[in-house]
Amino acid sequence: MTPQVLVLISGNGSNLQALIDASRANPPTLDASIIHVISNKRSAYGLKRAADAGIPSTYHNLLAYKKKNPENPQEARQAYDADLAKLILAQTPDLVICAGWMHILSSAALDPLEEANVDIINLHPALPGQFDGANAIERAYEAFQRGEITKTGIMIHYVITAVDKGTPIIVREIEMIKGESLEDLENRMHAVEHIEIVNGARMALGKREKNMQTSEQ
Ligand SMILES: Nc1nc2c(c(=O)[nH]1)N[C@@H](CN(C=O)c1ccc(C(=O)N[C@@H](CCC(=O)O)C(=O)O)cc1)CN2
Ligand SMILES: NCC(=O)N[C@@H]1O[C@H](COP(=O)([O-])[O-])[C@@H](O)[C@H]1O
Repeated sequence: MTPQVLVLISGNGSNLQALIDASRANPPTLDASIIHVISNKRSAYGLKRAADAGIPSTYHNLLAYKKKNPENPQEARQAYDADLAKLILAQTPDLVICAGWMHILSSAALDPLEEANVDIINLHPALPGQFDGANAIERAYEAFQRGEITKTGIMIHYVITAVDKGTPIIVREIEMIKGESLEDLENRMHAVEHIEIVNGARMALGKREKNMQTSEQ
């Protein structure tokens, strides 16, 4: 059966589009079916990309949880994450890909996925341990201007509760260019992302298949 992939997004969805295009190429460069997209932002353009591709999507709204429990935002976030895991597992994916998903996932989201043996990977626009967290490209750009670094990169990694600390699957270094604008650096990095997110998905699915065959022996 063709592996089923669920993608988490928050914005433009250009990496989601790369996954859709790879899975629908003739012949496919990614042997998988993108079965569902979940966004934490109603305005995410990636939701339109999913609709245009005929892929079902869900807008999972954190604000509703915070309004229901204004006294305890931490509890609200836990409930949000627990329901996110239920939304994901209801689609029975083989792999979940964070493609610009801009929420830190707590154990309330990750533990049910682990228990269900569903792998989750993330695309992060920095080298391991370099600029963990949000706004990594801008932070790398500023560090380069200060003469602190000469290169940045992108990685595809497994997701654990420690943000951007999961085992890397792919790491690609990207040289920085003196005088280059932030926008030009971002464009160069996105071009690399669109290639490596497909390669990372393929590698994660391949590893999963191998592990399942080994456990069946
Ligand atoms: N538990 C994990 N959750 C997530 C990981 C991870 O490795 N472990 N990767 C991230 C993606 N990401 C970087 O790659 C990242 C995204 C967002 C943030 C962040 O600080 N988000 C803020 C809210 C930002 C917003 O809503 O605009 C937050 O969650 O409070 C850090 C890292 C996906 N999640
Ligand atoms: N920390 C996670 C993070 O910063 N992810 C970044 O969000 C962008 C999503 O673009 P897209 O919505 O066009 O795919 C990508 O640049 C990705 O590396």
